[in-house]
Amino acid sequence: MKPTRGKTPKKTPRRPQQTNKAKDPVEVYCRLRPPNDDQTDVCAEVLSDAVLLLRPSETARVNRIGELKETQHTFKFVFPPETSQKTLFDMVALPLVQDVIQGKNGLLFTYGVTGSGKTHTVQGTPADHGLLPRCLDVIFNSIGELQAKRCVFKPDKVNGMDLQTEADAMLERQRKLQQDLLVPPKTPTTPRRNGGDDWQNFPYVADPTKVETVDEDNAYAVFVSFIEIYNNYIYDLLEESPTSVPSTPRAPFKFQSDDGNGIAPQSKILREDMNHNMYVYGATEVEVKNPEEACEQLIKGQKRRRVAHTQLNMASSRSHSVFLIRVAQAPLDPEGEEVLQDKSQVCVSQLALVDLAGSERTNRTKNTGDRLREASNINASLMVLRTCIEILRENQTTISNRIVPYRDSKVTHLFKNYFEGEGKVRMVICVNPSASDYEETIHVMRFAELTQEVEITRQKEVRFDTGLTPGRRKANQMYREALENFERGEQDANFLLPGRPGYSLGPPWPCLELTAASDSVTLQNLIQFLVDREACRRTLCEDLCRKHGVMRTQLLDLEKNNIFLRQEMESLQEQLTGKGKDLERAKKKIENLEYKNEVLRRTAQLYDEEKKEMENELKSKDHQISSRTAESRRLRQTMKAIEQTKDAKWEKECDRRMKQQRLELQNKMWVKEEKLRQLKEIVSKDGKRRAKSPPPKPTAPPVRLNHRRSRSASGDRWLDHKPVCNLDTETVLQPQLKKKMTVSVPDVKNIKKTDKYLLTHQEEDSQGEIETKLIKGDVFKSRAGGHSVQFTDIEVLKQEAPPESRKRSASEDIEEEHSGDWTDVETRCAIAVEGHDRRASAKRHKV
Ligand SMILES: Nc1ncnc2c1ncn2[C@@H]1O[C@H](COP(=O)(O)OP(=O)(O)OP(=O)(O)O)[C@@H](O)[C@H]1O
Repeated sequence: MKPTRGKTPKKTPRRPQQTNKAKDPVEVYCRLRPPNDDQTDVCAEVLSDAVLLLRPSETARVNRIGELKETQHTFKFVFPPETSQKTLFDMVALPLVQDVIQGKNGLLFTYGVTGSGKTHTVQGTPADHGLLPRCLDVIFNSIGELQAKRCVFKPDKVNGMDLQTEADAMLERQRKLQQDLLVPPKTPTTPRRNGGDDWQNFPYVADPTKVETVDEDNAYAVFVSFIEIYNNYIYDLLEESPTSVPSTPRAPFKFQSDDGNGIAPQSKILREDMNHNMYVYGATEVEVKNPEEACEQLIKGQKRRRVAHTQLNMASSRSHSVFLIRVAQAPLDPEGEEVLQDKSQVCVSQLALVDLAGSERTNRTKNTGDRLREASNINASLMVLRTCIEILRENQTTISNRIVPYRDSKVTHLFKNYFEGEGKVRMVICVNPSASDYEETIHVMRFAELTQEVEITRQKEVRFDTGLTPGRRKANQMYREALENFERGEQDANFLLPGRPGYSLGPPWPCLELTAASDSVTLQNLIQFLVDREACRRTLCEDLCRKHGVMRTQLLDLEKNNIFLRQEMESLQEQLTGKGKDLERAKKKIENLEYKNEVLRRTAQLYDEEKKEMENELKSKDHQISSRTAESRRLRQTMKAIEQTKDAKWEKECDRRMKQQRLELQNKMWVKEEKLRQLKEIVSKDGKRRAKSPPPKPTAPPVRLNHRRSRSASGDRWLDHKPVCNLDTETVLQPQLKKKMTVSVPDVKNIKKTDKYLLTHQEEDSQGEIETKLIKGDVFKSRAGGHSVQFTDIEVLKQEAPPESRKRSASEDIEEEHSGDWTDVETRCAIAVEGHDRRASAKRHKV
């Protein structure tokens, strides 16, 4: 069974590392082209070296598009219409050329509305070259003499550069020459744009500028490639036309190749090299040795580039073109003769000149068919560029880390590395001042201003650390000149540089011509000459051996010295690094300590403040305590005084009560004694009366029986409630209860066990007589489960001395009693059930 293949893991996007490297903003220049004619209504004006003024056109006003007031746009520099190509080049492209020679990358692109002069700016005219030919001029002016032999540097097809010896390079050159000779000469093609032939035939005026800061101990080589991005497909403009390549499905249409055959171009793909740089895989790279050769390639590619006639431009670019100049450099060997064969020492820098196709509105161009499709692809790719710039800016100015959609378009994908900090980026905004372009120009301005805010990490200058002596090339040249002079006999061998062979086998060959077979003189001379030469050769060999020995010894000494110095340097370097680290650590420690010190100082300050606050609080609390102590002392004294007053009052009250009780008791005693006395009197009187008269006939039954039997004689159980304070009146009218339970203080249990209730209540009347009330009631079970007493009857028993005037009946007494004391008795009865004892005794006291 076939094993199932796992899904290819998704590549995590590389994020640019946050470094502290210096950054430069993208420099944006603005070039205003001259109007088409004097009658053209213009909407743009140069206000100053850096400010461009845009005035809204009438159509914009009508359509209400863009700002409806004048707007000013600031750039690094604004070039007025009369600016020459040379001025523009010196300010915009020359620094990029200097960079590329010093091993740094650069990207220059033109941007603008269709017909605004982008191609004119990049290429120029045969009479007045644009930025691109001038870049090539300056590069070759600067490194022309320092170039390595052709084929010494050899592209490795994966965006890197291989090296080969001069001998191998010569062999390769010969191979190529042979191949070229085998290919039949091509038929010249019709020039398609910018008149390729015009360029070739026009007297060439090279830009004379030369970069001075070139490392002469390096050997250089220049490679060019030219591609176009058409409908988001990449095509190689320098590719040799294949004779039998089938049309690719991707190729949108066949274009006229330079050999006149209608052959479909093969689209290329983008790849990432080992250093994560994007490159067009399989794009032709041509090594050029002078500006003419480079321009030849430019013209060749330009002829193939897709251009078309539109309403707005006679020859409008229908694709984005990218001209890549790659400068390879590597150090010379110690003798300054050949390139050092060390691939790791090769530095390749790249200058990309991009002529973007112009943004265009279809309602203005009136394009249809292919042109319309091209226009929409152009606009889409420009839109991606804008989006990338916007997101880049957003990522740089805010904390957001959005993914920049470089891959959405081939243009942005190809130059992704530039925006991520692999080179300098410059942009030239081309502006057509024509008022009809206003609406699109205003969008271009906004994009340009946005681009200026994007920052690119500054690239470091490349320095080769070969350890070789500088000035090798010059020394070698001097040596060669000296050698030539010596060989010409104009200079003596002492002038030769040390370490270089300066031997000669003697004077040139004499004229030795054998005139006859017997010419022994000539032979003799020849033998002598050869012997001399042999002797000379031997001397030179010996000298050479000696010198070799000396040299070897010197070299060994030097090497030893060198090794020793190197070791010493390394140890010093280590020490230095260690010291540096120590210093760094100490610095950090000091910073930490300072910080801690500061923290402690602040803490101490806080504590001090807190301490002061607490002291204040303590003081106020002390004050409060002392005032409270004083207050409590005062209160205690007051309380004491009150207690004393109360005690005195209570003492007085007690005395008064005691007196009162004593008085009461005395009264009672007196009453009893009086009663006793009266009873004695009655008894003694009765004794006397019984003796004299017959006993009286009973006229009526005794009141007592009638009254008592009615209720008490039943079988009910009675609760006889007699408070302890009750006095035994010893009256004959006492209730007779068969079943009774006598209590001084009734409780619920007692009440539960009985059916009837009787309260015997005694009071002292105004005459000091004891009045006994018998209050009767029925005991009921309450609904709530308790017991209640319902009072049903009150009997009042009153003792008094028999009145002199009239004898009152008991019923009259009761009535009288009822009328006067009823309320009081009722209240008392109520209390009797719940807690008679206390209230009753209190009442008694009150009485
Ligand atoms: N600065 C200038 N001086 C003189 N002529 C100019 C200038 N700029 C542009 N032109 C002329 O304007 C015309 C259009 O220019 P060009 O083809 O360079 O525009 P473009 O922006 O490349 O257009 P497209 O995007 O359609 O390719 C050309 O004839 C060119 O010669």
